[in-house]
Order: sequence, then structure tokens, then C-alpha cells
Amino acid sequence: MEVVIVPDAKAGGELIAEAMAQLLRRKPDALLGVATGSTPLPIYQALTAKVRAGEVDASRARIAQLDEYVGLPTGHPESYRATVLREVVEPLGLDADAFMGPDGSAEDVQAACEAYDRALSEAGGVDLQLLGIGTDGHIGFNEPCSSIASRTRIKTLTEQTIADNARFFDGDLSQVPRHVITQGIGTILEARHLVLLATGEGKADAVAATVEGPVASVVPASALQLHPHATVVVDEGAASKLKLTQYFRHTFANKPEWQGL
Ligand SMILES: N[C@@H]1[C@@H](O)[C@H](O)[C@@H](COP(=O)(O)O)O[C@@H]1O
Repeated sequence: MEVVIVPDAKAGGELIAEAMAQLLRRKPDALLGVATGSTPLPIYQALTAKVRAGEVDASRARIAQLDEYVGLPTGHPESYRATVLREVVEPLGLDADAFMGPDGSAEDVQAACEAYDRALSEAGGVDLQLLGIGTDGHIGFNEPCSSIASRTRIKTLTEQTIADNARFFDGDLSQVPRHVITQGIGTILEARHLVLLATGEGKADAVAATVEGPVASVVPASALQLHPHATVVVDEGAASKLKLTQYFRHTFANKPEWQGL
């Protein structure tokens, strides 16, 4: 696992967007796994700026969703499908058919989960999966004690996550869906490159447990330690509880340019 400490969220967004641009220059139809939440927004803004400046052609990129609420009406603005279309697909100038995600309004949720796992494999697998992290260490919506071998499935949100996400629902806890579909941790680990961005002191405990704690399902993001190509990008706040910061800064400062992220 590589840990990169950046000065702020904008720098993190720029660094990761450049890695995505490099991937698209190598593989124009790369399948990009995207995350929701506030943290990745600077990545999408930086990538969109690169596309508009003609630095990279994203016209053949494909976008895959990480997770979704269950039971929101189709087209609800806070559904993750609507969010990804608004924040990623449209700004990049892509059509909706470049996008794939699980159907959170399916009658048979389990079948929708299995269909999504199959669709990801049939699409050739995710090339680069962006991840945020919950204050409790969750990735996607894999809450603490999610199996590290889990596949895409339905989960129940913790009270902490419901409270954290209420800001997208007018601060009204009762509006936050209780159930979600999420790519499983085993599914996420199949992506070729995992890139987790965490910003702010509120994520410092979760980041420290992820990077320097044991691999344990109680900290779902710690499963990144099992992946051969995982990059954790953190700002100073999110890095503030790490012990090995000096080493992480040293390795990144001495990284060969050709190696990329
Ligand atoms: N399912 C999403 C996660 O994918 C995201 O990482 C997390 C953190 O969101 P934020 O970046 O807004 O803190 O929120 C939600 O729970």
C-alpha cells in the first residue's frame, strides 16, 4: 500500500485525476469505478478540467458505480445513480450508456446485486476504483464486520452512517434509506488499482486503522492491505494520526516519475 500525503483536498483531487488521465491515455475505454460523498468531488472537477483543456480524451471512458441506496424512487436526486450522472458522467461529456450501476429500485434486490457483479466481470473488470472512507472505516457501504470476501449485496446502514449522510437529506435522519446495495469488499478487491482519498481530521482515526492497524473486517478499508496496488491519498488532517508519516513523505518524494501513482 502506498500512502501519499498531500497539502489539501484540491491537491489530492489533482493527483488522482492525473492518474486517471494517464490510465485513459493508455487505455481509452478504461472502466473507472467512482465513489460518491463529498470527498471525491475535487477529483471529478480536476478530471473534467483536464478533459475540457484537451489534456486527455475521456470520450470512450466507462463509469461504474460503487454503491446505491435501496428504495429511493427512480431519479431521486440523492440516489447515487443520479449523483454519479450529475457529478461525473455529464461533466465528462459522456452518455448515460457509458455508465453502469446496481438497480436500487429493483423488486428482487438480491438478483440485482448478482446481476451487477456479473456485469462488472463481463465489462472486463474495473481498472481503477476510487474510494472514500466512512468515519467508521467503511468503503462503499461495507459497514464494520462486512466479510472481506463479500460480493455485491444488500446491507443495513449503521446509525453513524445514517447520521453522517443525513446532510444530503435536509438533515432529516428519517429520510435516509436504511438499506443499500454495495459492491462487496471481495468485489472491490478485484479492481486493478484501488485509490482511496480521505480528507479532514474527521477521517484521521479511520485512516490510521486502515493503514497501520491489522487487516480486520471491523475496519473494512483495512482490506486494502490485501491488494497489490492500493494507493491511499490523505491530506494533513486525515494523516494526523498516522505514525509513519515521515516514511510516507520520504518514499513519495523519492518516487521515480515513470512509476505514476
Ligand atoms: N457510500 C458512501 C461512501 O462511498 C463514502 O466514502 C462515504 C464518505 O463520504 P464523504 O466523502 O462525504 O465523507 O459516504 C458514503 O457512505
